[in-house]
Amino acid sequence: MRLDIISIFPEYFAPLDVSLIGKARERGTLDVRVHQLRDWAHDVHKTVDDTPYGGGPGMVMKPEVWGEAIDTVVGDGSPRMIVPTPSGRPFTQELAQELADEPWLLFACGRYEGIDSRVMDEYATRLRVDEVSIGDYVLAGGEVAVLVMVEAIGRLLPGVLGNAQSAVDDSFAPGSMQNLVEGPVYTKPPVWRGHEVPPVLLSGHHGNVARWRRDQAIRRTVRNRPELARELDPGTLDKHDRKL
Ligand SMILES: NCc1ccc(-c2ccccc2)nc1
Repeated sequence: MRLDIISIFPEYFAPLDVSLIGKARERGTLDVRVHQLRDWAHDVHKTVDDTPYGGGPGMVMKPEVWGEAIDTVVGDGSPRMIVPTPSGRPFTQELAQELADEPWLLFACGRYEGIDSRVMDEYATRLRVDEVSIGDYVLAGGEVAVLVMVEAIGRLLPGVLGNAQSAVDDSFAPGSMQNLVEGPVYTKPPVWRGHEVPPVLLSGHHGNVARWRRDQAIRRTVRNRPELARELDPGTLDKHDRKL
């Protein structure tokens, strides 16, 4: 997969040189290219923003600069364009999987009050353009959201996760734990500062372990994510105290 990222803060993406993503880049599984938007601003100050039409606070990113940048990066290709915004469609595990199947993604990182809307309109005429939100809070720009999405997408690519960490058991991946949050996890020692590991996990009885883990995941989902718990099959909750 090829990933292009355009931003006025390319240094935000240094973390993509390390860990899972860094190794995937070394292996050639991922081809990540980060671009400095200001390279396409031609005035002496390399201006990328201006005051908003209609008035109001803050600044808006100029369409001309973004147009030249995206034209250069895209050429005659057709990447899927992702624009992180507070007002976008929710980023979910399902969307992460959908994007992990794409051969080429282009992330446009806005700053200030955002990118002139005509940029998304212009490229929607020839590319798939998605405005995507990673949550209902406002950041100072799209860069951190891109880091979140690249990690969630990258770990789903073949060969990125070692055998030890399978994405299959993810709480939101298809399967028996789908739509449940993760339950508690434990490792050695069996007793730590008087806290014992739940005995079932030391029993070696895989069926009981699986049932206990699902039960714990359901309890935690009901407690922490009631909106997810309401979506679970009624049978899932029949033996769990809905109020917990
Ligand atoms: N969904 C989180 C999110 C994503 C992007 C932005 C953002 C803020 C300023 C300018 C451009 C994008 N804020 C929040």
